[in-house]
Amino acid sequence: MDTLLRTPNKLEFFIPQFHGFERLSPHPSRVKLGLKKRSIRIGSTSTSSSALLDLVPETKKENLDFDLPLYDTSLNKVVDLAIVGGGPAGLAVAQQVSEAGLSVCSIDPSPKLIWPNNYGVWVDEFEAMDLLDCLDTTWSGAVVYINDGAEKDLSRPYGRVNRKQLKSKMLQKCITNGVRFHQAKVTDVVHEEVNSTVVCSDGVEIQASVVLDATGFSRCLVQYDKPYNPGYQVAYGIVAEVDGHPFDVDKMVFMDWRDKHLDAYPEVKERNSKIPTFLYAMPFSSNRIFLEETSLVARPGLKMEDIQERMVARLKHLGINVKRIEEDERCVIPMGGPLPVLPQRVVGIGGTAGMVHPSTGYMVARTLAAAPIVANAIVRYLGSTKGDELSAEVWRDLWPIERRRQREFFCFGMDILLKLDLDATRRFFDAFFDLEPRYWHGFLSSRLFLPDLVFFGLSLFSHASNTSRLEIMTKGTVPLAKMINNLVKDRD
Ligand SMILES: CC(C)=CCC/C(C)=C/C=C/C(C)=C/C=C/C(C)=C/C=C/C=C(C)/C=C/C=C(C)/C=C/C=C(\C)CCC=C(C)C
Repeated sequence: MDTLLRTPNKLEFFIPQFHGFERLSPHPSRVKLGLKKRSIRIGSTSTSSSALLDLVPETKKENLDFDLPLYDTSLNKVVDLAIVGGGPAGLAVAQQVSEAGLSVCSIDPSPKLIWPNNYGVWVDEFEAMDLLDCLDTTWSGAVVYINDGAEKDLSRPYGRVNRKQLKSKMLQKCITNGVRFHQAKVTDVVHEEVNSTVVCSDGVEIQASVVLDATGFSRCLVQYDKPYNPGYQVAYGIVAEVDGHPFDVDKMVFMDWRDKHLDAYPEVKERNSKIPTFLYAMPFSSNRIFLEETSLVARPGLKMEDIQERMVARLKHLGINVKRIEEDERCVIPMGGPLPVLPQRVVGIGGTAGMVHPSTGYMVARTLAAAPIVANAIVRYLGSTKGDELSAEVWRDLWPIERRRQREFFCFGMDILLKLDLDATRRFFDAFFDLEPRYWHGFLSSRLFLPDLVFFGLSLFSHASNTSRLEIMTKGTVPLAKMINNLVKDRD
């Protein structure tokens, strides 16, 4: 992770390791903005929001206390695998490929830095990967507020990822397996028939049989050949010490679509009714809570100031008085859009490989689950093939036809979400969370494939109110035709 000055007033942007390390694209990934105190006005009415943002602390960069074995540049050794980006995806692959006895070099500008951002996952997803010890808080269920007086209890346990523990665990395993680390950015990659050379910002060149791009949305090595037109999830969040809050500490708040807090601010209310935001909250105790105002998906993405404005009004309405902010985060997540060129010489995983769930913006669990697929493919094919052929095999395993079809459906879902205003969104999620758990769990955790997704779609349709059905039909016809067209074109 590296610091990058971009904006005229020299605000410090730095890209989370998990998502990237190179130059920010015009639409960066989950980008965290360092200390910035900004006065927010709600509509024409000034509020105490500037006071809230004044509580944002200086950004702390916390490093793990590890002695990382470094790649010896003097040896000029060709490694089996060079991984660019030391986020969860990169480290998970590093760990698993090195376990099989292959030589791995992990390249990242800040290899010891603890990943920023508060990631939430469904507990069953982490349980399936034997990662329960990497959750620091769990809730027995979640709640969705559709509107005042209409809420859904979701009896599916949820957890917050313990970033420090997850990274420590992975780094420890990498070290034990002999992974070497090189602290730098990557600026280029040059391919020859058999090997590739990764060029680093410090002038070091590392030769490898396979290069894996795990840099998130910066997409610096993986190539795309279609226009990039994603939707954007935008969120502003704080971990805060508060006087109190109205939420049950046994449940996380998955989505709160209520908008009473905007009654006094007609302008903001009007904007919210067209492109709505919801509150996502993880209450750790009665006086410590993570609060994140989130735009699920919009194109173009909502402005961060707009989101903060809505959040401040919401907290005020909920009577949440923030005493101290431990950390804040600003997230911009591209969703959907085209897949990278398949196949291509550099292999990818995570955001760079199109693995964000296009309908939800979630990625951590899906990426971690894909790491063994990529690792196994590299280990399996390295003995028998090389160069372009080897990379093609890895891409095939990462994006088999059924996963590509699944993603098409998720993009279809995103295209509908993009067109829903607040009322339609409420009706849509009212039906969605009434589905049988296997459907909504499976949809959110990418466990449903095309045949099941058709039944899922029909079931959603049958649970929807008449108004919502009409909305799905009118707003979904063009995206449905687009999906069918893409499915027909993409046949293996
Ligand atoms: C970084 C951090 C920390 C953060 C970030 C931010 C946040 C907080 C975020 C959050 C998020 C969330 C919570 C999300 C969630 C999401 C969801 C729930 C989603 C869902 C979605 C769904 C969908 C899209 C669905 C779809 C469906 C459909 C498309 C259907 C259709 C149907 C029809 C058309 C009928 C017929 C059918 C057939 C196809 C057959």
